[in-house]
Amino acid sequence: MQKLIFPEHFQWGTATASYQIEGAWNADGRGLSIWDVFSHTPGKVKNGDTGDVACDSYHRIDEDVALLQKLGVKVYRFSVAWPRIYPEGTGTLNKPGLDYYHRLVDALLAADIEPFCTLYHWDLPQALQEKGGWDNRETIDHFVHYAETLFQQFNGKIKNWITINEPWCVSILSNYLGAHAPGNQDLQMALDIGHHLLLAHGKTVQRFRQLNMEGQIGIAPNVSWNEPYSNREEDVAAARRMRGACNEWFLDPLFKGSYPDFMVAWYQKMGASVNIQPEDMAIIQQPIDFLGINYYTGSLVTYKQGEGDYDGEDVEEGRERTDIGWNIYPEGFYNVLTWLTEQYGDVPIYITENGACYNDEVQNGKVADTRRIAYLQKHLLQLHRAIASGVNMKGYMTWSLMDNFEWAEGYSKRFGIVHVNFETLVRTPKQSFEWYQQVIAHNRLEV
Ligand SMILES: OC[C@H]1NNC[C@@H](O)[C@@H]1O
Ligand SMILES: [Ca+2]
Repeated sequence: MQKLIFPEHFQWGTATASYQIEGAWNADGRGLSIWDVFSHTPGKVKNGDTGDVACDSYHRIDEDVALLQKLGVKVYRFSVAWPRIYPEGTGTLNKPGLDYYHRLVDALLAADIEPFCTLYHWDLPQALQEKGGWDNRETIDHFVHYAETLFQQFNGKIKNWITINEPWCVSILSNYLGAHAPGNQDLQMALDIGHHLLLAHGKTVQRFRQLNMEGQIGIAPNVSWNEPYSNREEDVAAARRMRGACNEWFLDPLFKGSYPDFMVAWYQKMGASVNIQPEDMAIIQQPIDFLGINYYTGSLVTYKQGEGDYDGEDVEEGRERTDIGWNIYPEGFYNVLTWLTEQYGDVPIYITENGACYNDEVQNGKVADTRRIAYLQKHLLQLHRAIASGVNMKGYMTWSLMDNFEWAEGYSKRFGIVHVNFETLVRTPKQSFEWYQQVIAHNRLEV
């Protein structure tokens, strides 16, 4: 057995999101979000599941924080539900909603756990959606106002802030592919929305600096690693487009102040272009303190005319897949992290999400999720390789603390290291919880 030691002060953690765990969808003044509307719309979510109850974490702060304490994490990433703070998105502040997050943050600090707060993890107030949502530039200023409220409320208590979770999902997946709320299928709208999300991010970072806030702020894009099946230039170009839609499309504006030309040209061929106003790119390119990276899977890609949106097709290599069907591609984790550092420089990185879907059930009070342990072990090995090769890695938060509402898949897909019985809401730490607890306790990986 080889022991791979992680750097001193490496921050181990885990992650969740408001709509996926809180429930209490209409408690204490919470306003409707686009995910309440989407999940209540027949046919949108598997088995008609909704986030009405979810894991009921809204009423179980002490139980969940006790699990985090038992796990031994240094950081806990959660998100704030905008409609709990401003039920209409702006206007009247909902104090009971704010108080819930004060209780949560105070419990984390009492347990010596660093809160990592995501300002936007997809639950846009429905009232703003009715005025165009993220397609309406006014939503940008409402977001900055919402963020500023939280900055003022939690300055000194929350010192780690993430503006937007996975802008690719919020724009392309939700407004071009239509799989997530609000479910539009309009490429031009999706590109405009992506641009407005980046502007909301940039303006929020500016506000954070102006308020002289304590702590650090970043953004958490999801990245993908797609490599060419061969060095034929059409395979190389197809793989680059598949990566580019997810990675460069957002990372180039954030770090280089411009959209990648090869993708702008591709979208122009698809009939869409980004509407950029003169000041926009300078706002988006605000320096950030860290980059959050969400990594799950990758693929080999071969050129195939007319296939998908990028004339690229994943090559079936016979790799194992998780229970949500995603390819297990651990070396892609190393490759994307070293690629990021080459492309964008030495920005401090947190892995804000990485984990696997396996739908193991409780048997004799235990959940033997050995496949999840194997996934985590393989990916942490690659993370250790990336650190050894000089990537500026600050911490790792596994997705997720507990099984939760997996968006359009509802409760059918389990990512947790803690099992949740969605009838009784009983939480059962899985074998992966115990395994991860040891990794954290010794700050090392045994392979
Ligand atoms: O699909 C697994 C996770 N991916 N990133 C965003 C999270 O909200 C998802 O549950
Ligand atoms: Ca538009």
